[in-house]
Amino acid sequence: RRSWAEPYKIKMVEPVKMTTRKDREKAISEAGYNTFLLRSGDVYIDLLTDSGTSAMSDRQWAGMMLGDEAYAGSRNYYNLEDAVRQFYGYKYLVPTHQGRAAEHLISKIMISDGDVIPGNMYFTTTRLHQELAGGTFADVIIDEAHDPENEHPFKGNVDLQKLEDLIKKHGPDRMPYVSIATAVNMAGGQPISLENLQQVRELTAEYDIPIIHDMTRVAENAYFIKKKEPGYADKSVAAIVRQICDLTDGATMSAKKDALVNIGGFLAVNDREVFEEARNLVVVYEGLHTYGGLAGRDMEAMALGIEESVQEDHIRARIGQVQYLGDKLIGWGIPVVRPIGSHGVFLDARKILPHLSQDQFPAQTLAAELYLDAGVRAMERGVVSAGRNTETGEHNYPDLELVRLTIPRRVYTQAHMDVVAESVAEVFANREKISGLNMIYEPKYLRFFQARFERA
Ligand SMILES: CC1=C(O)/C(=C\N=C(/Cc2ccc(O)c(F)c2)C(=O)O)C(COP(=O)(O)O)=CN1
Repeated sequence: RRSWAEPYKIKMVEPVKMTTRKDREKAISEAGYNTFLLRSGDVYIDLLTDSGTSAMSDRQWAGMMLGDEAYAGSRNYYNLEDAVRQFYGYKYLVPTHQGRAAEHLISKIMISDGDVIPGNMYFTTTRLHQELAGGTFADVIIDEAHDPENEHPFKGNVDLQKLEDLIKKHGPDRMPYVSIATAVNMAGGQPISLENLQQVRELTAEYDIPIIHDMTRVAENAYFIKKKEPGYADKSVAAIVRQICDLTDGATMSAKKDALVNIGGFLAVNDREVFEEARNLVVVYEGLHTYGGLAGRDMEAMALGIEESVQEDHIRARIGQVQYLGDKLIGWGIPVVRPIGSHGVFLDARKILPHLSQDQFPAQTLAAELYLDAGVRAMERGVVSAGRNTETGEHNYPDLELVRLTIPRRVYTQAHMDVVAESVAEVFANREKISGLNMIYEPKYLRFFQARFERA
């Protein structure tokens, strides 16, 4: 039995358009060489993101029919609260329309001007909301995470020395919480080990500093612990997920990833006071505290998605498909982030286009070339995503200049993965001919979403 053969069969399909190279030349140029600005109708295989793009199950679609659209006290809210308590263990729930809304609330509540928030590598929306609340993000991830070829099995780990030095330098009073992401997105979907999380917990507990968990891909992280961390092979993914959450004080969740919904998120905390403040603030920004910007049906689908996300067969198939694509590209000698991560395969644009400096935007260029080849849409995760340094105004130049091939859950087949691999190989074979880009439009916030480029 192929270990990652899917534990489901397909009941409905959504036709996708096959485009010509000519169509794609026009489309990418009108999109300013930014894959975020392409129309989905011009995309054949959409690997831009795993966020909100997964397929729901028939149970989730049935749940949509059970939407209790009462303004206050919706039945679906209580079902979601039960699911969060049962599978994640957090006491109090504040639903939000998606993850960054939860980041906005927790940052506003816990961060004061001049605070420092250590975390295992930055994430764009997480860091921005910390900065908007007056804080500064400090990276405490292990050095190996910044090296695409280093095969450390838990590149999401925290460097405890870096963290302790930061605590000593700024003092615990300037540290509202430590932000821990599971399956670290910008490092290539790299997991943190339970051993390391326990050590982080012990260290922060000494100084009474809480841990806020970005649990967007916690089930995928749990699967890597089960497969790679000694002592967990016989534990269920669900049990490992609970163990991870129980080592933290609260969480922000983009349910659009692991929890298999198209929209949804939440803030979940154990501290009653933080909860009361969040529940009060949510009505200012999202909606009443029992719907937080979501329809009842969305909360029902989310509650069901949480339960499905921790099922062994589901997560094994999900990760197996990502590994399949990654192993194929490694076998063909294509430089990718190693080990293969949880939600996608990250092409090393710096190694694939060594003749382009980061000022010519190699990852942005590679994503555009990949789209041109066969209509596969990927996402830039390099200097454009890293943005500008708030002090100097200069580009942040990250070590990781990557193109993310992000696999939606339960959407694409192995044949699609083969097309993606063949298209990457085609672009790789012609890499010397690829020239760089100039940025011709740069928005103020999170520039990668809307920036426009032209060929240099
Ligand atoms: C680990 C984490 C995320 O991965 C995440 C989102 N992720 C996206 C969408 C996205 C977000 C920011 C970008 O720079 C980006 F280009 C893409 C993604 O594709 O990976 C959020 C925020 O959750 P929201 O999207 O529900 O608000 C919080 N935490």
